[in-house]
Amino acid sequence: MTTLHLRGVSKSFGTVEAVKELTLTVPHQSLTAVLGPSGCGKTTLLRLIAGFLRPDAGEIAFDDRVVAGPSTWVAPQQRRVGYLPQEGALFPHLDVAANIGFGLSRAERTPARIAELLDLVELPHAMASRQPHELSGGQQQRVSLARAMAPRPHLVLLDEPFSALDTGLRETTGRAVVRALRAAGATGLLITHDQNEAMSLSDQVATMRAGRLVQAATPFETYAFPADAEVARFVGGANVVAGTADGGTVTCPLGALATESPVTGEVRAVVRPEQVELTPAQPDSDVAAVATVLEVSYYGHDAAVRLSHGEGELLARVNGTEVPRVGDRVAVRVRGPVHTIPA
Ligand SMILES: Nc1ncnc2c1ncn2[C@@H]1O[C@H](COP(=O)(O)OP(=O)(O)OP(=O)(O)O)[C@@H](O)[C@H]1O
Repeated sequence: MTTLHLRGVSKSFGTVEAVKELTLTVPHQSLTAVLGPSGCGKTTLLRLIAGFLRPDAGEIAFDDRVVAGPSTWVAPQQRRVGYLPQEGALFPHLDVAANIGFGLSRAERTPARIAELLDLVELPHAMASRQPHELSGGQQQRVSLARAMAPRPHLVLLDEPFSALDTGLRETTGRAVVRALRAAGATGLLITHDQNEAMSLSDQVATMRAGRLVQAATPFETYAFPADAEVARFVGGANVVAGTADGGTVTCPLGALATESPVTGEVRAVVRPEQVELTPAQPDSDVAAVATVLEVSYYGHDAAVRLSHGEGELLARVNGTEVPRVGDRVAVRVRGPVHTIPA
């Protein structure tokens, strides 16, 4: 049971400010996904927490125990941090049991403890005697997690652990890892550049850009109330439309849209594709917006539709049974209130 606190943490490499004045709390027994594009500082942040790097400024604490600060330094091996890397981390010449028990003392390395750890990661006990090359990629990652969890760490750092797995395996392994963390009562930090992974697995999404934390919020809040247009687009499709707000309504090329909170002046409305409703355009229709279908990507359960509208384009996500055709003229309505961000 550990709450992780980062307070004003900075780290530069020469002139590159990899992490800038980053403040974040990861509540105990929860999972925070650190999401951001390549080079935004995710790995540096993780290495600072593990103790492989010293911060230039700021403080890192596990509950009220400072592990890195201006006058404090706790060595990595004394931090009790578990680490789950990308792939290929198992010792190829050791069987599963020996891999899992690697960080344990001989007294702790009992068949009962190994069996408990296999249970934790939902692998059958019979796998204990297998060699790593006899396991699938997803099974290897579960063994790797069991090894990271073996010394009962305060905190588990997961460094893009599913990136080498294909989509289906990625999802099932991701869910299994989250269940294992919860069952062990561990606090986790998951580094990823995959927004679906971040949104579907975590309790909190910390979005980084150029070394800075842009937003830390629940997956729902990140999607529904993104801090800016870039976060909005990073966590899903978004139509960002300029307009003028007068309290509870924003007037824009898509019509007069209700806003989810009162706002006045020049703003940008974030309209999610699933909020865009398309119906066949009628000649005498009074809807504010009419658009032309440019492209349709059909997925069975739903379809993504790209439309030409006025000077720009619009994205819609429609039910798989109501798919328009390329070239159709459609009336556009926006469903539900919209989130606004500064112009
Ligand atoms: N040891 C180092 N020496 C010099 N520059 C570094 C070092 N480590 C990282 N950087 C730089 O710091 C910035 C942040 O890198 P970091 O690896 O933390 O990003 P990231 O978000 O993890 O990227 P990716 O998703 O590609 O792994 C980058 O500009 C990188 O080039």
